[in-house]
Amino acid sequence: MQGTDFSNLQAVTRLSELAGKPWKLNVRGGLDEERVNRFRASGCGFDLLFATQRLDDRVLDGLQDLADEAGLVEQFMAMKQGAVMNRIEGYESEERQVLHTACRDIFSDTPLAPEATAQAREQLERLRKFLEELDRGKLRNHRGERFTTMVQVGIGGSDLGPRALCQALAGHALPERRVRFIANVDPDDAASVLAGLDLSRTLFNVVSKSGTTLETRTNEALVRAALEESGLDPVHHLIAVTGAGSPMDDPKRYRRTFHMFDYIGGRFSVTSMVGGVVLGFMLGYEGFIELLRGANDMDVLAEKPGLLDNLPLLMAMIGIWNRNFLGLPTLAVLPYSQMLHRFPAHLQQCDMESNGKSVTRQGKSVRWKTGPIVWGEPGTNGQHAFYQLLHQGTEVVPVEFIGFRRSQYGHDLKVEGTSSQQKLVVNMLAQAMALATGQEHDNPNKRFPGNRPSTILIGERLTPYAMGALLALYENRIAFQGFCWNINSFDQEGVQLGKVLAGRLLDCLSESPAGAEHSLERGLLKAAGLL
Ligand SMILES: O=P(O)(O)OC[C@H]1O[C@](O)(CO)[C@@H](O)[C@@H]1O
Repeated sequence: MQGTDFSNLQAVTRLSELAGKPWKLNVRGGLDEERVNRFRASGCGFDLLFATQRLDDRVLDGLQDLADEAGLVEQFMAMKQGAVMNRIEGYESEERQVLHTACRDIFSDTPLAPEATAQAREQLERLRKFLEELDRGKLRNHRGERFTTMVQVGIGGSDLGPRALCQALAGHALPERRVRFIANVDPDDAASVLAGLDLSRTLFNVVSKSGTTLETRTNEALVRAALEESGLDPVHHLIAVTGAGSPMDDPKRYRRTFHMFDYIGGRFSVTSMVGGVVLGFMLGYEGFIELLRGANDMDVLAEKPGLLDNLPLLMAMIGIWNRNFLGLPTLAVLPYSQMLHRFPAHLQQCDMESNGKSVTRQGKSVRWKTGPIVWGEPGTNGQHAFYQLLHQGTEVVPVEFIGFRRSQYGHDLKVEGTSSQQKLVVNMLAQAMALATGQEHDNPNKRFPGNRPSTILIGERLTPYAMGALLALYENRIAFQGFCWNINSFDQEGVQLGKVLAGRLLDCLSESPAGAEHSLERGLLKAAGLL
């Protein structure tokens, strides 16, 4: 039932009983061929193998009941149709629709949120024209040369997703197009990126939904200064993506301005112009549309009521089984794809900023666990780093493996009878098996306890379509979990206090009159040797 506290749902009681004796993977018959074939689901080019989770048919039925009772698909449909999902009843809150899905609901004549999709189409048309001007050489630098580089300046949702996806799809980049990113207010970030560039052939894409973010404002000023120092006019090199009406929404200061809207949260904004401009520059317009097609197909899949037909819902419910019923506090997302090496960082924001909450949508304290701590690095690199703890440490860490049967570049060689891609994928499967089955040994130090849960998500090849589908799979999984926990996944009040306190410390350093009143801050600055 929508808006019901998690702990009051009947399915929760039933699942809690089942959690007393979860499926054992590390015993005879705990994991066999029949189980591998039975616990699997597919959609949008991905197969999800979850035989290596600690669940059986009764748990799966219980999770389906939970999804039904909490009305998760109904809530998802309400979100897609423009309900005001970003709110806390009875308290001041953002009171916004949540319509990132409208940005990719562009393939149908009857989109679910027609006004938002019309706005998305308008922005896409602006993007198409802009990219055409770049392709045809209508939009050039002052010497009449083509732009070869785009640097995105932004942070958080205006950086992580676009950066992760650009890196993931580098093998699909148009020739002579490269992209870079500046995010951190650390001046070394901008300095190191700018040092390697021919500024005269670079466009800077300044991205900030609010148009007020300290890091982005500061880095924009650094970029403008660098352009001026090189004798270049910043207006010819800067473009902007910002919320309509934000302080940055000033076409006189930028060569081109694109808009996003208040119903798109920063961490869910990759498929808006926040990711569209830089991804379109890199992949070309059609490449970006393919990415939107993959995301939209996954959004449509997420409308299906049955867990086994709906990958995002299935992953959400497996996550809830591990988090709330087996009591596991973290989640490792381990892509066996070097191209996805920044994807876990994007998921950290998307998941933890969304579901790192402890009040319900009615403003009451939750009495159940919400979002897990999400982390991860690509395999096989991680195997030579932190997997020791995954296999033999005292914490059990559920894992989501992500892999592809074929590499993106297709440059590979058979060494000792197998290709690098085969070695990569085989290692992923081996890890899932080792975590599940473990190993007995006379020597306790060589014993593997096993019974450690994981899922394997495997696709054919990391294309723009697959990347769009993968992105939406995770976005929707996160939204489903938030609905189930009855929290508002779409605001981020927890980031505000640090910003206010940093502002006070800066008041002290800039010797603004307000700084004199902040004695704790002054004391801290002195102790840190900054004042
Ligand atoms: O796009 P903006 O408004 O610059 O915000 C950047 C990021 O800052 C945050 O508000 C957190 O500080 C994120 O939610 C957001 O993605």
